[in-house]
Amino acid sequence: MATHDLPSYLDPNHLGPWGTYLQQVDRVTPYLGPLARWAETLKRPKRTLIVDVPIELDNGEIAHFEGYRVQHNTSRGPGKGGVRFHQDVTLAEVMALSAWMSIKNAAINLPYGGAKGGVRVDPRQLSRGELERITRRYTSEIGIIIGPTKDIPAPDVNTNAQIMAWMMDTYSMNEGSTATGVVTGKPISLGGSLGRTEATGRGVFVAAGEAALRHGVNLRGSRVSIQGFGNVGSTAARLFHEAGAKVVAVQDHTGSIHCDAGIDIHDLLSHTQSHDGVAGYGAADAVDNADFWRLDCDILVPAALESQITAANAGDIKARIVVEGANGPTTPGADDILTERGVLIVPDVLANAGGVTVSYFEWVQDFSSFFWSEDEINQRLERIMREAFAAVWQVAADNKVSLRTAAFIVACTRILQAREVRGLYP
Ligand SMILES: NC(=O)C1=CN([C@@H]2O[C@H](COP(=O)(O)OP(=O)(O)OC[C@H]3O[C@@H](n4cnc5c(N)ncnc54)[C@H](OP(=O)(O)O)[C@@H]3O)[C@@H](O)[C@H]2O)C=CC1
Ligand SMILES: O=C(O)CCC(=O)C(=O)O
Repeated sequence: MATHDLPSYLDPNHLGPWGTYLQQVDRVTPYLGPLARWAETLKRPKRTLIVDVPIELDNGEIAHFEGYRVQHNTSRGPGKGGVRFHQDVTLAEVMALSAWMSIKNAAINLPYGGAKGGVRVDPRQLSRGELERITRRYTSEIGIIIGPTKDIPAPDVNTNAQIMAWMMDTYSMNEGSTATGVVTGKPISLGGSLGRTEATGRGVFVAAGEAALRHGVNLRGSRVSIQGFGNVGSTAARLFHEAGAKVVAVQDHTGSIHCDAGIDIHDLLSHTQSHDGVAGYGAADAVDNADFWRLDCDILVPAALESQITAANAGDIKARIVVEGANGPTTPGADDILTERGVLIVPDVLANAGGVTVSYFEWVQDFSSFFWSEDEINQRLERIMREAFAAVWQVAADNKVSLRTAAFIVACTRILQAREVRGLYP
């Protein structure tokens, strides 16, 4: 397996996720009052680590992969954010994802800063043994900056509870004591929290309900399109389906499917368990990936990767509400086009905050060695999501800005107040 080509962020013409994030900060700065003098802090990650991850492949070859851990801001608490395994991951992408974690954790008022990690590898090309070796080597390499009170990784794209278990075990072996609090999203047998796997999708569903209520859309009977049928997209799809909404279209890496009468999500889940993805599902029509964005729906949930809704397809979108399950799915240009057309966008830093919220519950449970019931977790999660949504909605109304700028006003104010009161060490 060859090491991958140079990442596209080295091309100065490429407006990637980090460029998107910088524009979002520029848009909020006029609303920060005297705190604006600290705004440059938000444009620089506090700590950036690039690591070489060499492993021996099953065929005896030695392969090298590039890994990253970025701690964007720790003014309000330890770094917190997931780890992504993907062939296209770049340092600039992880910088943006870590920055969105700072904003998200502050917007929802969790006592964390923001961090994110990644390894530039296609996990589908690896055996289970190779995946474990990459995970363990990566964890050892970033072990110098993570820890239960320093920076706490969690799952993201192509990582899951098993990978968190290997990370926890490697960190603990290196430290010489069991440290369950070093990662969240662990298996339940290892101090994981009930409800964490579904938490992000559940939070997306709750945020969609709050938006629908305020934007004149009746969730029951509404038509929903979802891009991404992984952890976030499939859970959200199931909850929409169970609440009486019609999931009319789903897209994943294998293709796009559409059924005007609504897709039976339980049936689709059975299909994806025995196939590569949604492609080939018999009870819906295959549609072209580009046409997915033009399909008629009330609510659109991008739940795959960044920069999927761009100036090129934003004009075609029929939805009245976009609920960002993914991080950074909408470019600033697309944001403007949708907003001008009256489409309500529930931004990622609010809509997908359910995952890190239950990660926080897991971290608290691990520290106290006292575990809550799934009902308690879901109730607390739903309350936090609803209260955060209402607070951001109010700030948007008061300042006549989008929900994204409002979420950034709430978050950046909290982060920069903490920075200011802590002061700078001379
Ligand atoms: N997991 C979590 O708790 C959280 C995740 N998020 C964000 O949600 C998004 C999805 O994450 P998650 O569900 O965990 O990841 P998964 O790896 O579980 O799923 C990713 C999904 O996206 C699909 N996908 C990937 N590339 C494309 C593409 N080019 N076109 C269409 N679909 C594509 C994948 O399809 P296929 O399987 O066919 O490759 C898969 O269905 C990410 O942006 C992540 O950062 C945000 C908050 C928390
Ligand atoms: O659960 C966590 O700590 C982080 C989840 C995450 O990576 C995200 O919200 O994007």
